[in-house]
Amino acid sequence: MQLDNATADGGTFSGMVVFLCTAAGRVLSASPRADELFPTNGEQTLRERLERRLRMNPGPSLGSALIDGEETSLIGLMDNREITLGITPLDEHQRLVVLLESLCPHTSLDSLTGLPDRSAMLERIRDIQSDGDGGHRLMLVDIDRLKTVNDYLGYHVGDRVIRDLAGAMQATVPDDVMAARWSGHEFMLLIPPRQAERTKQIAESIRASAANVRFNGGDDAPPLGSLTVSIGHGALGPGETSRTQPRDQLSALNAAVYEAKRTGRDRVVNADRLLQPSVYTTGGALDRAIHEGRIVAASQPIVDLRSGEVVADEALARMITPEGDVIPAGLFIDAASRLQMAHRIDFEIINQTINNCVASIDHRPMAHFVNISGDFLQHPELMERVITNAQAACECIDATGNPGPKPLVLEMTEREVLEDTSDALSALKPLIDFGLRLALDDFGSGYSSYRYLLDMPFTFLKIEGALVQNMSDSVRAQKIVQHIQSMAKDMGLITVAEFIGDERTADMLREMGIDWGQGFYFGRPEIIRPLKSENREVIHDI
Ligand SMILES: Nc1nc2c(ncn2[C@@H]2O[C@H](COP(=O)(O)OP(=O)(O)OP(=O)(O)O)[C@@H](O)[C@H]2O)c(=O)[nH]1
Repeated sequence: MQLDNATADGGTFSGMVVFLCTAAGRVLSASPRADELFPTNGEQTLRERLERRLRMNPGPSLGSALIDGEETSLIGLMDNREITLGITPLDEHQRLVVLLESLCPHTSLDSLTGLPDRSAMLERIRDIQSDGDGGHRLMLVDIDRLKTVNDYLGYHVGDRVIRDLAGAMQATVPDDVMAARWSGHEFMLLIPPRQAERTKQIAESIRASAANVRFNGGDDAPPLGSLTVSIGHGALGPGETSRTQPRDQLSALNAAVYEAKRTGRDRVVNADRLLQPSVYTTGGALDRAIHEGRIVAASQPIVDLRSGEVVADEALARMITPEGDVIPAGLFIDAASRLQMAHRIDFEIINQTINNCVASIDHRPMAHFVNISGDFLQHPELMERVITNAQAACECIDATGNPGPKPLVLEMTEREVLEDTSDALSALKPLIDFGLRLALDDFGSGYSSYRYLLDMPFTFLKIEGALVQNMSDSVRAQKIVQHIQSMAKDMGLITVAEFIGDERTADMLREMGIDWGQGFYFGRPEIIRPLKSENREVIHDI
């Protein structure tokens, strides 16, 4: 079917831009004015861009209609005005799109790929949610290791890879699936209900088409590799979509992509099947808990193995849920470090420990161990605030006649991968100069521990808990602990054995000469909030 101005405008709207398209947005025919503005042989990209725009179900500013083939005339909407077009019947797969010239440039397309951009996708998602249409699915496609391509081959190669993937994806997904550039290295696809059952197949076809996107160092250079993508998909529920994201859906999709990356990349994960709370869910809960003061320190006693006296404690982070349940650090610390929130937890706990320290000035001086993460070392501004707070606390403590080493001990686990110990040392220098001491935690759990010992001025060495737990059954574990003790003694370090669960282990450690001990045998962590200096309220037993 050909359109001309006479049929398209019914005599009233001459020069109107009218397209006859397939339901998926491919232009079958155009009115003369439309051809003039979007020539097929002239500026091809403009025409392509228009077709992509048409592929997105048009919003209120772009009129369109699907007709069933019975009518000979069509009532359509053009910029919210009703118009009548004298058109011969269209079959059910055809769509007539009318647009005002002035609307043409207002397309919301990504300039690199020509795909709809994030705001176009969000608008579409919001429309679906506000219409209450169920059954759609979202798919997040994340390019793997794009940073490596950029870093080693250049951003222009990265750009080409993104563009090629966008093209390959469009060629492979069904016409009624809307694909958008979601962020620099991510695409979002909206799968309509009639394709929902094929979601996995669509994802696999995208994965396969990514493998055909090859990259090389120059136009004529041989290919150096091919692309892989990690894909997460999940149901688009009725939830709330803000200006920037469909909240719940997005965190579930991100969790699925994260899982795909974690388990090796180049794979597809169904967000609806993820059982574990994702790092993002945990991260969100953590963020609220920090804001609402629900991250608290639980204190576990550390005992001098010779005298049996409590000489120190370790402050362990706990999250209190809004319902009052206590969540141990093991359940959120991994999410915190993956989302680079660990420094915020460290800061909370350090401050609470400083306050507890002030609250207990009537007691004997004690060492208070607090954990710091590699993330914390990246935040010199927090260290300055720690020093200011600690200074105030120390003035208070020193005034009571308890001078000597500062009570706060910063514990660093050897599992924290420190890229560069000299960087770590210079980051910590202000705190060390101030008089805080360092402890190396979990000694014996990794390979880098000796390097840390070589480079950093530790005062305490905490022995890996798993070694201590195995001591009663394993002569080898005993030998290793004995060896650590004799080395630490030669180096003038104070040893602390963690995870002591029974008297027999405590006796063995004492005989070996280990200085201090910590574990359930001596006391469990308790959440303590200082009220007055002589009065500590135990809120929860853990
Ligand atoms: N060339 C190019 N790179 C982009 C664009 N937008 C984002 N990027 C890059 O995409 C990369 C994303 O990096 P990361 O999030 O670290 O992830 P990755 O290297 O893809 O690795 P994984 O996601 O872990 O597989 C960064 O290097 C960004 O600079 C773009 O428009 N062009």
